[in-house]
Amino acid sequence: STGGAVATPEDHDVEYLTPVSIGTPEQILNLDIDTGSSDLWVFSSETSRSEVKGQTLYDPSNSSTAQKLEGYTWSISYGDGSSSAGEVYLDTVSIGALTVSSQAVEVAQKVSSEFTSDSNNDGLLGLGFGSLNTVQPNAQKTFFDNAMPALDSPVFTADLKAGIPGRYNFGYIDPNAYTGNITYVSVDDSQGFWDWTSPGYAIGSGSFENTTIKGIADTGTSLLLLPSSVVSAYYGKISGAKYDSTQAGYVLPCSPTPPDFAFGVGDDGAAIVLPGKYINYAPTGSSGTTCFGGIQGDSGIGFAIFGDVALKAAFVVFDGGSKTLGWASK
Ligand SMILES: CC(C)C[C@H](NC(=O)C[C@H](O)[C@H](CC1CCCCC1)NC(=O)CC[C@H](O)[C@H](Cc1ccccc1)NC(=O)OC(C)(C)C)C(=O)O
Repeated sequence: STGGAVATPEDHDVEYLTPVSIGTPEQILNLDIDTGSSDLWVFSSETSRSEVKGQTLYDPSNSSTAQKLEGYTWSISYGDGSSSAGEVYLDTVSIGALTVSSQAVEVAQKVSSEFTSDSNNDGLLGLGFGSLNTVQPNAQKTFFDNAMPALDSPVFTADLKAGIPGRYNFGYIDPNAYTGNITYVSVDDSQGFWDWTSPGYAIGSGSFENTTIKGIADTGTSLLLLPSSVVSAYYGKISGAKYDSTQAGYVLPCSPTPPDFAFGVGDDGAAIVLPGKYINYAPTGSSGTTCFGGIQGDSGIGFAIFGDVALKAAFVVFDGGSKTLGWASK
């Protein structure tokens, strides 16, 4: 089997939302597919009313296929400090033509203010490794883990785009979605992430800098978070760029367009090139002359994060069979 659905960007590509159908008859929610976590949780009829502002709610009592996992709970907190918690049902979940009949659907009873204010986001669908799932007393499998045995090929692909809808596909690699070759690299799943190592980077037309950058491919993180040495080398090339402590990040003049940024993939010279305009993440004020940088530091995290700013320049294969990542330009 195969499946897939569109991934529609919210403002500034801060996140991408994908329609997912849950239950019988189907209830369609727009979820943030997140390779940086492994819980499928949704706003629901059980979410406290004061914490719901516009989200679509999954109501298990309206689904003939919902089964409550009595005594099961979940509680999660993310890198940005947001959190949610609740109870667990099993129900039918589909992404396009791909259906998992008995998927753990974690219903939120409470969500933090960041989720309440993100009115188009009805929940998350985690595609990290199973070790990250927070359900107690027994961890639950991700949608991909449940679907994998039936997939034509044990893969899903991320084809996120700048400012326009892209796609997540399951079970196949669309040859029309990328250019050139796909370069596969090994993944270290010991921390539950799609964790890989880039051999280095290049700035604009400059020479390639060999320096290992170990980091995760994370569709749920908006920016590209890199070691401070790389970040200061990049912004050091841009007059007027500086670290702005009030914004808690590097800012730069929105024009002229900043230099491209390339990160290496594999050991035979392949690279993904981010057009400089991706580094103008968003204007910081009303004037529109200063932009918040799409590349920021990873200090305090312990690894780099190849988030949406990086992923939207690539076609990425998440291979659950060989536990590798495939990177291609597009
Ligand atoms: C629970 C663990 C097992 C796994 C857990 N994983 C993560 O925290 C990484 C994961 O990818 C999480 C998943 C996100 C949680 C918050 C909602 C959106 C998804 N990523 C994160 O926690 C990283 C947070 C994102 O980068 C936010 C997301 C966002 C979206 C919309 C509006 C505002 C903010 N962007 C964001 O802050 O963008 C700015 C900087 C431009 C404002 C961890 O490592 O702790």
